[in-house]
This record gives sequence, C-alpha cells and structure tokens, in this order.
Amino acid sequence: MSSPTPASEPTVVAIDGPSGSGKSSTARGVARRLGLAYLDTGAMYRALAWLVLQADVEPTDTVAIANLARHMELEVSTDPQRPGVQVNGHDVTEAIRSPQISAFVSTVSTVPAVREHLVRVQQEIVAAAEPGIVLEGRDTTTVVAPQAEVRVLLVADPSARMARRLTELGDAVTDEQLHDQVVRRDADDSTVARFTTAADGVVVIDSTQLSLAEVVDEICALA
Ligand SMILES: Nc1ncnc2c1ncn2[C@@H]1O[C@H](COP(=O)(O)OP(=O)(O)O)[C@@H](O)[C@H]1O
Ligand SMILES: Nc1ccn([C@H]2C[C@H](O)[C@@H](COP(=O)(O)OP(=O)(O)O)O2)c(=O)n1
Repeated sequence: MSSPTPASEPTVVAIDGPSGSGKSSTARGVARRLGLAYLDTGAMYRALAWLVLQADVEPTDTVAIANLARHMELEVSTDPQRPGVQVNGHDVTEAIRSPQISAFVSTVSTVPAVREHLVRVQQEIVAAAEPGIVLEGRDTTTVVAPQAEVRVLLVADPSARMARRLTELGDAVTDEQLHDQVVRRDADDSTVARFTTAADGVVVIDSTQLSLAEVVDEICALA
C-alpha cells in the first residue's frame, strides 16, 4: 500500500531588517516576480497602533492594548499588487503610514502579549498561502517563519535609510522627526526582535549601494 502524498508546503521567503532598509518594496517586488503572496507584518502592528489611538487607551495600559489586539477584526491583503489593511471595518491603508502612527507603533509592538497574538495570526496566513508567500518585518526569519526556504536580513546604513524616508515624507518632516522614525524606533524595536544581526542561516544583503531592482534580483536568485 502506498503512503499518502503529503500536502505540499508553501514556498516561503522571509525578509527582516531595520526601518528604511527597503523591506516592503523589495518583498513586494520579489512576490510579484515569483508569483507569490505578500505579507507586511509591520502593517499589522501599525493597524493596532491606529486602533489604540482611536480607542484612547493609555499607552501604559498593556493589558487593554493586548485585549484590543485579540479582539480586533484585522484584514490584511496578501496581494502584492494591492497591499491594504482593514481594522474593525475601517480601511486604514493610508492612515497607518502617518508620522503619528510611526512615532507610536513601537509602544504596541513591544507588548509581549501583542506579539504572541499577531505572530500566531501571521503563521496562519503563511500556512494557508498558495503557492507561497513573501513576508517581511522584524522577526519573520527568526520567530514567524524560521522554516522559510529563503531568509534574508536586509540592512542599509542609517544615513541611506534616513535619506530614503526623507524622500518619502518630503520637506515637511524635521531632522528630529526623521531621526525618531528611523534611529529611535529601531532602538526600541530591537529590544523585542532580533534584526540587527543575522541569525544562523540568514543571508545578509546590504542595500546601501544597491538599487531596488538589484536587491530583488539577489533575493530571487536565492529562491
Ligand atoms: N535599494 C534601494 N535603493 C534606494 N531606495 C530604495 C531601495 N529600496 C527601497 N528604497 C526606497 O526606500 C524607501 C523605504 O523603503 P521601504 O520598502 O518602505 O523600507 P522598509 O519597509 O524597510 O521600511 C521607499 O521609498 C523605497 O522606494
Ligand atoms: N515583524 C514585525 C514587524 C514590525 N514590527 C514593528 C516594528 C516597527 O516599528 C513597526 C512598523 O513596522 P514597519 O515594517 O511598517 O516599519 P518600517 O516600514 O520599517 O518603518 O512594527 C515588529 O515589531 N515586528
């Protein structure tokens, strides 16, 4: 008697790195090129930050923040052509990119119970992805999908990362805000996730001197 054929495992590409290293643009490019789904795990933390601010919860009330996380209705698009996020029926795709959310998001993403819940949701999305998925964030190579076939730590010099953010945000942003969004946030985020040094088996790509297309090429070559 022949043994049953195992269900095929999805192809998984995981990309982590600090703010502005190019994770989102690169992951979307790789997903499009390889015909895979795309998951922006940071957008999920940003959506919760939006909800916490709407609900007027005290930033120090980690119990209330974790409760909001567990009970929110979160819908994340995994289409790399149309990234989008809805929380409790509100389309927050644009709102979660505001400087206010960027400044606040680490307050929720550093709550352990929040991470536990969102990591579980992310793992369910990865397991259901057909024929596979490219996901990006801070702990996707180490916690969410350590089994991924391709695991990349995407880095770039802080000056290059701040210059990229400045191009995105325009002249309205002050040097202080820019530093807060990139350097201060990385320092806070790195207290709960390892994205400054590569774990075993994780390939480091430095995008400081590479174009977006070159980074996408390198990752597709690994896959
Ligand atoms: N290799 C690269 N060279 C130059 N600019 C880049 C590169 N990768 C991404 N960018 C640009 O940098 C900005 C930040 O990229 P993004 O993908 O949002 O980074 P992250 O998700 O790591 O914060 C975007 O405007 C993007 O177009
Ligand atoms: N897997 C992840 C993804 C993001 N986070 C946190 C850390 C970041 O400050 C926020 C927002 O992540 P996002 O990837 O959108 O941030 P950047 O695009 O790099 O500026 O969420 C996390 O803790 N774990």
